[in-house]
Amino acid sequence: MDVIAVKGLDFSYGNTQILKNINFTVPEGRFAVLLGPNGAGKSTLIKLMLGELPLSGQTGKIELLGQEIRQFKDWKKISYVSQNGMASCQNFPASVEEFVQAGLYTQIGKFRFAGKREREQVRRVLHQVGMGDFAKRLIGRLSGGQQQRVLLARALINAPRLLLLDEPTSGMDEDSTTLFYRLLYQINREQGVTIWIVTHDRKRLMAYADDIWLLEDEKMKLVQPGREEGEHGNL
Ligand SMILES: Nc1ncnc2c1ncn2[C@@H]1O[C@H](COP(=O)(O)OP(=O)(O)OP(=O)(O)O)[C@@H](O)[C@H]1O
Repeated sequence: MDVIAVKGLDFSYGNTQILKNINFTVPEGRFAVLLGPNGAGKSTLIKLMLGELPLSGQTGKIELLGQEIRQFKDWKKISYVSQNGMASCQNFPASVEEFVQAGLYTQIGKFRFAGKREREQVRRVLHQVGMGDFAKRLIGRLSGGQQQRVLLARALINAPRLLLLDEPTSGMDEDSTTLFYRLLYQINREQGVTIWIVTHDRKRLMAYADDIWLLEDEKMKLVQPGREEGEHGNL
């Protein structure tokens, strides 16, 4: 099954065309990377996939998990990690576990407190991203790399089938970046979560990616078609 299917997609901001007849698919379980020069439209494409920008008229279509995005309702199955996603939360007086738990609110309802099961889910995802010991820390007191791992934990709390990431390691040092990519790879290979990541970091992500796409001059090209299991070497 294709988790993402984009067919004949055009998009313009006013009179400026950004995307022209974009076609691509991402089958379930792939680790797919999107490269492209600054201003090529990579973030725009992600916003369209998240329904944050309207698709108007006859502009092609986007399907997620086999459903046209205009009718899509399964948003809990899609998670998103943005670049410096906690920049606006630096003075937010929430602990790491409270922040991750907030990702569950759609599930537990506004007026229900998290019970044992929900707290266990939070503990599990924090442990998974190596932030188990930081549960009680204020999110504003973490390093940039730690904050992005907490965002990743929150993105995982509802067990998504697709994880969209927009330059999630920007500003991180080498070690934090490598750790972050390894986590993504683990999530992809062990839990089967499909990954679609926008990045400029082609060199390092090549080792993890199945498919590498390039968005350039309004068009999408597959520059490294899918590799098979066992071709990734030692990560
Ligand atoms: N809301 C907007 N209104 C008008 N133009 C916009 C808007 N958002 C982005 N653009 C323009 O659309 C083009 C594509 O932007 P986008 O952010 O999607 O590119 P990108 O490939 O993600 O770039 P980068 O690698 O620099 O993040 C750019 O020329 C940008 O200036």
